[in-house]
Amino acid sequence: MIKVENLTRTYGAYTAVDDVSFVARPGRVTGFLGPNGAGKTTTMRIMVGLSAPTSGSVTIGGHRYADIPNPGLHVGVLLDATAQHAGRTGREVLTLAARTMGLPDTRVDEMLALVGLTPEEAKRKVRNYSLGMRQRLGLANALLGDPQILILDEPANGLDPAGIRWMRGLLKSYAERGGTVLLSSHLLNEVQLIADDIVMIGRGRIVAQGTPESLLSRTGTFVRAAETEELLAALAEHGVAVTPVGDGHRADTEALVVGKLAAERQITLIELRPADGGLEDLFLELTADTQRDATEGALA
Ligand SMILES: Nc1ncnc2c1ncn2[C@@H]1O[C@H](COP(=O)(O)OP(=O)(O)OP(=O)(O)O)[C@@H](O)[C@H]1O
Repeated sequence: MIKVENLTRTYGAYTAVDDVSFVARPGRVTGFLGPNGAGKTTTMRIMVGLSAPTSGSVTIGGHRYADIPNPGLHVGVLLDATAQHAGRTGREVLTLAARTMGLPDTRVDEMLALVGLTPEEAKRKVRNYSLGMRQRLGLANALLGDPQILILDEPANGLDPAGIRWMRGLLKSYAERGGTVLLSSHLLNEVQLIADDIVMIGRGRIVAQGTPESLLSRTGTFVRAAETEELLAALAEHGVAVTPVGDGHRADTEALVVGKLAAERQITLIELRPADGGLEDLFLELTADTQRDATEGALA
């Protein structure tokens, strides 16, 4: 488990990370989601001891990262795929890391195969790698020591659609085997497809966290009934705010509440679903003052 407690990091007068607390649990993929400059990388750098917190703390499996002996065997880290030694080949990068961790060279071949880098590609210098290849190499490096915890900053960056799908499968099965995955992204769609838990950050502060379902319940419920007037009356009696949308209404509550009310009054529901926009609207709304660009419609 990764536990972040009241973490704050300031740079001069600027607060990059502001009293951030959350946990990433074993057996789950936790998506750390926020727009550019929200503080994701800063938080992750502090997690692995590359940067010091101004206040607060992070523990990984109950220990500070700096106190974990041979940390690569416990925590796999991919922070900046472009930071690998450009003059070494992919194989050399992994072989050096394996030897530092006391692992046999055979582990290198296993990892190259796992991330889909061919023997020929592994012989090329990293400076000639595409961004996607660097991400694959970074992931191989993170997985080398068979750690129980993975910390990955924007791991999908530079991967093609097939690569993104491949990585999703890899990380999901890693979590299903009991691993803890924390991955950051500024793309909601990417996180939504993989995360069991989502932590949303905007301008250094946590703006929402929970399962995708629990976050969705905050965005309201679209409902359409055969007996519209009866449904509106029932919702009004329960103090649920309602806005007309298209041929139905958006109720400011969970689908379960609307469904139960309708069942009690024997009202026939024709549609009951999360209100349009769902998580994307919530994300944009919650991080509105931190988005660089006015957003109209879909998030890229
Ligand atoms: N060493 C530093 N000195 C001054 N400001 C910094 C430093 N490192 C980060 N910051 C600032 O802290 C803020 C958070 O940056 P961070 O890299 O954590 O964001 P991010 O959420 O990872 O964004 P992105 O999605 O663009 O990678 C930014 O405004 C950044 O300019």
